[in-house]
Amino acid sequence: MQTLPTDSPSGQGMEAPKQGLPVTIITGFLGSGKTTLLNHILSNQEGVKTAVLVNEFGEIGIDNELIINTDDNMIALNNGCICCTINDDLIEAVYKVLEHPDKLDYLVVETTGLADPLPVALSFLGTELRDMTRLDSIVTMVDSENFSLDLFNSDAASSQIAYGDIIIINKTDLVDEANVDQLETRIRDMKTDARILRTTKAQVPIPLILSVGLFESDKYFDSKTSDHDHHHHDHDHDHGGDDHHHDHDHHHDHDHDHHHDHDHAHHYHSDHLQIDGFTSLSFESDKPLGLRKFQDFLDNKLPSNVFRAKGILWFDQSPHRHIFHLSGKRFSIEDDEWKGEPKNQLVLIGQDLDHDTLREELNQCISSESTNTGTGIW
Ligand SMILES: Nc1nc2c(ncn2[C@@H]2O[C@H](COP(=O)(O)OP(=O)(O)OP(=O)(O)O)[C@@H](O)[C@H]2O)c(=O)[nH]1
Repeated sequence: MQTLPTDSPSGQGMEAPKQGLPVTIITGFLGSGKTTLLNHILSNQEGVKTAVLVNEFGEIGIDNELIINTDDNMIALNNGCICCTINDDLIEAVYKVLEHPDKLDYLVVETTGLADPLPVALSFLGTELRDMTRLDSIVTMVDSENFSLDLFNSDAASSQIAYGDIIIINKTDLVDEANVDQLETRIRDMKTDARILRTTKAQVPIPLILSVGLFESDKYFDSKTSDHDHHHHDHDHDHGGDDHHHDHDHHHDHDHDHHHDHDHAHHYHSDHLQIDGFTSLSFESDKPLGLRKFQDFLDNKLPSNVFRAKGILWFDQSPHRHIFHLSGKRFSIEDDEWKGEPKNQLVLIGQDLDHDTLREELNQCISSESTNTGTGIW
């Protein structure tokens, strides 16, 4: 097995090697930059064979198209939230990674923007996976332009901060430095001991985020009830120092507790999407969209409760494949090249969406020069 960088600021290189496949969980709210970070990692992890597990909320896996090619080391877990409905799939997918014929050195798990990272972490710690993996850290991406817990009223968003070992304040190019300072203070209030970093386009030095040994499983099992209920866990050590390595085998003494805790977490969170009112709409069409019609949809019809959208779009007046992103009020459309047959794939995510109206409006965006209408899957 190839070794990972040992010169990280954590001082991990000074310590005895830990066992099991190292795992980093990337979390963060919708559109905060998780896939951007993943691509940055995959492009810069030289000599380290990294497997990625990607979980998406919605029937169409747009991320499959957006993540850079990694020699088929990617497993997508679509249509559900990793933290509630597809925990068994997660475990199965990790087995696939562990049994991969090319020995893989590192596993990065990208959760949906609506996932609470704790149940995901507990899938590694509270199941048989604990003997074969080592949870290295939970990395939380924060969108500095859109971050607001009040706005989303989302348990998942606050959990993501509460359980982040490393919190990356991303998209700093879109806001004033004073606002970033304010945001950092707010995050620091919520989570006193995280390593907080600032980035644009998730450009962070890899040794600061991978193989850092910042996750401490014993914290979760020692004070699990209060942590979980209050979305808060106190670490009492200094992450800046060299002594934050904990024995990750501690939890072997508490098998019974783990299973209990895992179940508890699972049930507690199983309905969080409903509580937060988030739903997703998936739209596909093998006919092009009218560019003007789609522009009109974005400018005049798209309701503000659609918080996130992403898709691969085909316009009648363009030979290009277009990558579309919307986060909050901001959208972007980038040109790319078609690799296969052109088609449209779009996912909209938001709170309390009027699916029927949105479906109708998207269908009306299909170019009138096309004879057939598109198919909406809802
Ligand atoms: N201006 C700016 N845009 C960014 C930055 N980081 C990411 N983006 C853009 O923000 C959009 C969302 O980024 P993603 O990486 O797809 O976000 P995500 O967290 O994976 O999104 P979901 O998983 O769908 O919730 C894309 O259009 C990115 O190009 C940044 O630092 N600055």
